[in-house]
Amino acid sequence: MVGLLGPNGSGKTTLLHALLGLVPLAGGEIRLWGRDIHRLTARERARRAALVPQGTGPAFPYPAAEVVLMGRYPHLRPWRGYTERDAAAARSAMDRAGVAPLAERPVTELSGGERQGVLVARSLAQEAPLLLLDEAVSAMDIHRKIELFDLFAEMNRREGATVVAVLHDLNLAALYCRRIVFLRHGRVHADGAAGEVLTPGVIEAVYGTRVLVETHPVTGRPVVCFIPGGSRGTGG
Ligand SMILES: Nc1ncnc2c1ncn2[C@@H]1O[C@H](COP(=O)(O)OP(=O)(O)OP(=O)(O)O)[C@@H](O)[C@H]1O
Repeated sequence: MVGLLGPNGSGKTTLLHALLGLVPLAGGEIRLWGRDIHRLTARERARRAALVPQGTGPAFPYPAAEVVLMGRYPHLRPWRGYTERDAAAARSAMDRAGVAPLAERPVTELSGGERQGVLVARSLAQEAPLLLLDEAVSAMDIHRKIELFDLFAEMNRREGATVVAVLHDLNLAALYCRRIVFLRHGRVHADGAAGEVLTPGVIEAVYGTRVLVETHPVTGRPVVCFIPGGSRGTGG
Protein backbone atom coordinates (compact mmCIF):
# COMPACT_ATOMS: atom_id res chain seq x y z
CA MET A 1 0.00 0.00 0.00
CA VAL A 2 1.84 3.02 -1.34
CA GLY A 3 0.97 6.69 -0.93
CA LEU A 4 2.03 8.89 -3.84
CA LEU A 5 2.28 12.47 -2.56
CA GLY A 6 3.51 15.80 -3.81
CA PRO A 7 2.44 19.32 -4.76
CA ASN A 8 0.02 20.20 -7.57
CA GLY A 9 1.64 19.52 -10.91
CA SER A 10 4.46 17.35 -9.50
CA GLY A 11 3.55 14.40 -11.77
CA LYS A 12 1.42 12.06 -9.63
CA THR A 13 -1.41 11.60 -12.13
CA THR A 14 1.11 11.36 -14.98
CA LEU A 15 2.87 8.55 -13.12
CA LEU A 16 -0.41 6.66 -12.60
CA HIS A 17 -1.22 7.09 -16.29
CA ALA A 18 2.26 5.84 -17.17
CA LEU A 19 1.69 2.75 -14.99
CA LEU A 20 -1.44 2.08 -17.05
CA GLY A 21 0.33 2.57 -20.38
CA LEU A 22 -1.84 5.60 -21.17
CA VAL A 23 1.06 7.97 -21.89
CA PRO A 24 4.21 7.38 -23.95
CA LEU A 25 7.41 7.07 -21.92
CA ALA A 26 10.32 9.43 -22.46
CA GLY A 27 12.61 6.59 -21.41
CA GLY A 28 12.83 3.34 -19.52
CA GLU A 29 10.08 0.77 -19.30
CA ILE A 30 7.28 -0.23 -16.98
CA ARG A 31 6.54 -3.86 -16.20
CA LEU A 32 3.53 -5.27 -14.45
CA TRP A 33 4.15 -8.75 -13.11
CA GLY A 34 7.16 -9.00 -15.44
CA ARG A 35 5.27 -7.97 -18.60
CA ASP A 36 6.19 -4.75 -20.44
CA ILE A 37 3.07 -2.59 -20.13
CA HIS A 38 3.30 -1.45 -23.76
CA ARG A 39 3.23 -5.05 -25.02
CA LEU A 40 -0.07 -5.77 -23.27
CA THR A 41 -3.40 -5.10 -24.97
CA ALA A 42 -5.72 -2.56 -23.36
CA ARG A 43 -7.85 -5.48 -22.16
CA GLU A 44 -4.88 -7.29 -20.60
CA ARG A 45 -3.82 -4.08 -18.86
CA ALA A 46 -7.32 -3.45 -17.54
CA ARG A 47 -7.44 -6.93 -16.05
CA ARG A 48 -4.27 -6.16 -14.13
CA ALA A 49 -4.77 -2.54 -13.09
CA ALA A 50 -7.86 -0.48 -12.27
CA LEU A 51 -7.83 3.31 -12.00
CA VAL A 52 -10.12 5.51 -9.96
CA PRO A 53 -9.59 8.74 -11.89
CA GLN A 54 -9.49 12.21 -10.44
CA GLY A 55 -12.68 14.04 -11.30
CA THR A 56 -16.33 13.36 -11.34
CA GLY A 57 -16.87 10.57 -13.87
CA PRO A 58 -19.25 10.27 -16.82
CA ALA A 59 -21.02 13.41 -18.04
CA PHE A 60 -24.05 11.38 -19.17
CA PRO A 61 -26.91 10.46 -16.82
CA TYR A 62 -26.20 6.70 -16.72
CA PRO A 63 -27.64 4.95 -13.67
CA ALA A 64 -24.87 4.35 -11.12
CA ALA A 65 -25.25 0.56 -11.45
CA GLU A 66 -24.52 0.82 -15.17
CA VAL A 67 -21.36 2.82 -14.55
CA VAL A 68 -20.18 0.16 -12.10
CA LEU A 69 -20.96 -2.57 -14.63
CA MET A 70 -18.63 -0.79 -17.10
CA GLY A 71 -15.81 -1.99 -14.83
CA ARG A 72 -16.52 -5.49 -16.15
CA TYR A 73 -15.63 -4.47 -19.70
CA PRO A 74 -12.17 -6.14 -19.74
CA HIS A 75 -13.80 -9.44 -18.70
CA LEU A 76 -16.44 -9.52 -21.46
CA ARG A 77 -16.14 -12.20 -24.14
CA PRO A 78 -16.27 -10.93 -27.74
CA TRP A 79 -19.82 -10.44 -28.98
CA ARG A 80 -21.32 -11.50 -25.67
CA GLY A 81 -23.09 -9.19 -23.26
CA TYR A 82 -22.74 -9.02 -19.51
CA THR A 83 -23.24 -12.35 -17.75
CA GLU A 84 -24.78 -13.12 -14.34
CA ARG A 85 -21.19 -13.33 -13.04
CA ASP A 86 -20.60 -9.71 -14.20
CA ALA A 87 -23.83 -8.54 -12.58
CA ALA A 88 -22.87 -10.30 -9.32
CA ALA A 89 -19.38 -8.72 -9.35
CA ALA A 90 -20.92 -5.27 -9.89
CA ARG A 91 -23.44 -5.78 -7.06
CA SER A 92 -20.73 -6.96 -4.71
CA ALA A 93 -18.51 -3.98 -5.66
CA MET A 94 -21.37 -1.56 -4.91
CA ASP A 95 -21.97 -3.23 -1.55
CA ARG A 96 -18.29 -3.08 -0.62
CA ALA A 97 -17.94 0.55 -1.69
CA GLY A 98 -21.13 1.45 0.23
CA VAL A 99 -23.02 2.78 -2.81
CA ALA A 100 -25.67 0.05 -3.32
CA PRO A 101 -28.52 2.45 -2.36
CA LEU A 102 -27.47 4.72 -5.26
CA ALA A 103 -27.78 1.96 -7.91
CA GLU A 104 -30.70 3.43 -9.85
CA ARG A 105 -29.73 7.11 -9.53
CA PRO A 106 -28.32 8.94 -12.58
CA VAL A 107 -24.67 9.68 -11.81
CA THR A 108 -25.08 13.28 -12.97
CA GLU A 109 -27.53 13.82 -10.09
CA LEU A 110 -25.21 12.50 -7.38
CA SER A 111 -23.13 14.63 -5.03
CA GLY A 112 -19.36 14.80 -5.57
CA GLY A 113 -18.61 12.33 -2.77
CA GLU A 114 -21.36 9.95 -3.93
CA ARG A 115 -19.97 10.01 -7.48
CA GLN A 116 -16.51 9.19 -6.18
CA GLY A 117 -18.04 6.18 -4.37
CA VAL A 118 -19.50 4.96 -7.66
CA LEU A 119 -16.11 5.27 -9.39
CA VAL A 120 -14.49 3.30 -6.56
CA ALA A 121 -17.16 0.61 -7.00
CA ARG A 122 -16.47 0.53 -10.76
CA SER A 123 -12.78 -0.10 -10.08
CA LEU A 124 -13.61 -2.89 -7.59
CA ALA A 125 -15.91 -4.54 -10.17
CA GLN A 126 -12.89 -4.68 -12.46
CA GLU A 127 -11.29 -7.18 -10.02
CA ALA A 128 -7.74 -6.12 -10.92
CA PRO A 129 -4.92 -6.93 -8.48
CA LEU A 130 -3.47 -3.40 -8.83
CA LEU A 131 -5.65 -0.52 -7.71
CA LEU A 132 -4.57 3.01 -8.67
CA LEU A 133 -6.43 5.69 -6.72
CA ASP A 134 -6.13 9.28 -7.94
CA GLU A 135 -7.54 11.42 -5.13
CA ALA A 136 -10.32 8.84 -5.02
CA VAL A 137 -11.91 9.97 -1.76
CA SER A 138 -11.07 13.71 -1.79
CA ALA A 139 -14.73 14.82 -1.87
CA MET A 140 -15.92 12.31 0.76
CA ASP A 141 -16.76 13.00 4.38
CA ILE A 142 -14.48 11.60 7.07
CA HIS A 143 -16.74 8.59 7.79
CA ARG A 144 -16.60 7.52 4.13
CA LYS A 145 -12.84 8.17 3.84
CA ILE A 146 -12.08 5.92 6.79
CA GLU A 147 -14.60 3.29 5.62
CA LEU A 148 -13.05 3.11 2.13
CA PHE A 149 -9.44 3.19 3.28
CA ASP A 150 -10.25 0.40 5.76
CA LEU A 151 -11.58 -1.51 2.75
CA PHE A 152 -8.45 -0.82 0.65
CA ALA A 153 -6.25 -1.85 3.59
CA GLU A 154 -8.20 -5.10 3.98
CA MET A 155 -7.93 -5.80 0.23
CA ASN A 156 -4.20 -5.20 0.52
CA ARG A 157 -3.78 -7.44 3.59
CA ARG A 158 -6.17 -10.28 2.87
CA GLU A 159 -6.56 -10.33 -0.89
CA GLY A 160 -3.01 -9.42 -1.91
CA ALA A 161 -4.13 -6.28 -3.79
CA THR A 162 -1.49 -3.64 -4.44
CA VAL A 163 -2.85 -0.17 -3.80
CA VAL A 164 -1.16 3.00 -5.05
CA ALA A 165 -3.00 6.02 -3.68
CA VAL A 166 -2.39 9.59 -4.84
CA LEU A 167 -3.31 11.75 -1.87
CA HIS A 168 -3.13 15.35 -0.75
CA ASP A 169 -4.24 14.33 2.75
CA LEU A 170 -0.91 13.62 4.45
CA ASN A 171 -2.61 12.23 7.56
CA LEU A 172 -4.72 9.76 5.62
CA ALA A 173 -1.50 8.61 3.94
CA ALA A 174 0.22 8.38 7.33
CA LEU A 175 -2.60 6.24 8.73
CA TYR A 176 -2.82 3.71 5.90
CA CYS A 177 0.23 3.71 3.63
CA ARG A 178 3.19 1.61 4.63
CA ARG A 179 5.36 3.23 1.98
CA ILE A 180 5.25 6.86 0.92
CA VAL A 181 6.76 8.33 -2.22
CA PHE A 182 7.04 12.11 -2.49
CA LEU A 183 7.25 13.59 -5.98
CA ARG A 184 8.55 17.08 -6.67
CA HIS A 185 8.99 18.65 -10.12
CA GLY A 186 8.43 15.25 -11.75
CA ARG A 187 11.08 13.41 -9.74
CA VAL A 188 11.11 11.25 -6.63
CA HIS A 189 12.16 13.47 -3.75
CA ALA A 190 11.77 10.90 -0.95
CA ASP A 191 10.70 7.26 -0.80
CA GLY A 192 10.43 5.21 2.34
CA ALA A 193 8.38 3.99 5.28
CA ALA A 194 5.84 6.54 6.51
CA GLY A 195 7.79 7.06 9.75
CA GLU A 196 10.99 7.80 7.82
CA VAL A 197 9.75 10.27 5.21
CA LEU A 198 6.91 12.10 6.95
CA THR A 199 9.26 14.51 8.65
CA PRO A 200 9.10 18.33 8.93
CA GLY A 201 12.27 18.58 6.79
CA VAL A 202 10.91 16.51 3.90
CA ILE A 203 7.45 18.09 4.02
CA GLU A 204 8.85 21.62 4.06
CA ALA A 205 11.23 20.82 1.18
CA VAL A 206 8.42 19.28 -0.89
CA TYR A 207 5.53 21.66 -0.17
CA GLY A 208 7.25 24.80 1.09
CA THR A 209 5.15 24.96 4.24
CA ARG A 210 6.24 24.56 7.84
CA VAL A 211 4.64 21.73 9.84
CA LEU A 212 5.00 19.88 13.11
CA VAL A 213 4.98 16.09 13.16
CA GLU A 214 3.59 14.39 16.25
CA THR A 215 2.80 10.78 17.11
CA HIS A 216 -0.74 9.46 16.72
CA PRO A 217 -1.95 8.55 20.23
CA VAL A 218 -3.71 5.36 19.04
CA THR A 219 -1.71 4.02 16.09
CA GLY A 220 1.74 5.40 16.91
CA ARG A 221 2.05 6.62 13.33
CA PRO A 222 3.04 10.18 12.40
CA VAL A 223 0.46 12.96 12.51
CA VAL A 224 1.22 16.11 10.55
CA CYS A 225 0.07 19.37 12.18
CA PHE A 226 -0.27 22.36 9.89
CA ILE A 227 0.54 25.86 11.08
CA PRO A 228 -1.37 28.98 10.00
CA GLY A 229 1.07 31.27 8.21
CA GLY A 230 3.43 28.30 7.69
CA SER A 231 3.52 28.82 3.91
CA ARG A 232 4.57 32.45 4.24
CA GLY A 233 8.16 33.20 3.26
CA THR A 234 9.07 29.58 2.59
CA GLY A 235 9.30 29.95 -1.17
CA GLY A 236 6.65 27.33 -2.14
N1 LIG B 1 -1.98 16.24 -21.22
C1 LIG B 1 -0.98 17.00 -20.81
N2 LIG B 1 -0.22 17.67 -21.69
C2 LIG B 1 0.79 18.46 -21.28
N3 LIG B 1 1.13 18.63 -20.00
C3 LIG B 1 0.42 18.00 -19.08
C4 LIG B 1 -0.68 17.14 -19.43
N4 LIG B 1 -1.21 16.63 -18.29
C5 LIG B 1 -0.49 17.16 -17.29
N5 LIG B 1 0.49 17.96 -17.76
C6 LIG B 1 1.47 18.71 -16.96
O1 LIG B 1 2.33 17.78 -16.33
C7 LIG B 1 2.62 18.21 -15.00
C8 LIG B 1 2.20 17.10 -14.03
O2 LIG B 1 0.78 16.98 -14.05
P1 LIG B 1 0.04 15.89 -13.16
O3 LIG B 1 -1.39 15.93 -13.54
O4 LIG B 1 0.75 14.59 -13.27
O5 LIG B 1 0.27 16.51 -11.71
P2 LIG B 1 -0.27 16.02 -10.30
O6 LIG B 1 0.92 15.81 -9.43
O7 LIG B 1 -1.20 14.86 -10.46
O8 LIG B 1 -1.05 17.34 -9.83
P3 LIG B 1 -2.41 17.57 -8.95
O9 LIG B 1 -1.99 17.38 -7.52
O10 LIG B 1 -2.73 19.00 -9.24
O11 LIG B 1 -3.44 16.62 -9.42
C9 LIG B 1 1.86 19.52 -14.80
O12 LIG B 1 2.77 20.58 -14.97
C10 LIG B 1 0.81 19.53 -15.87
O13 LIG B 1 0.52 20.85 -16.26
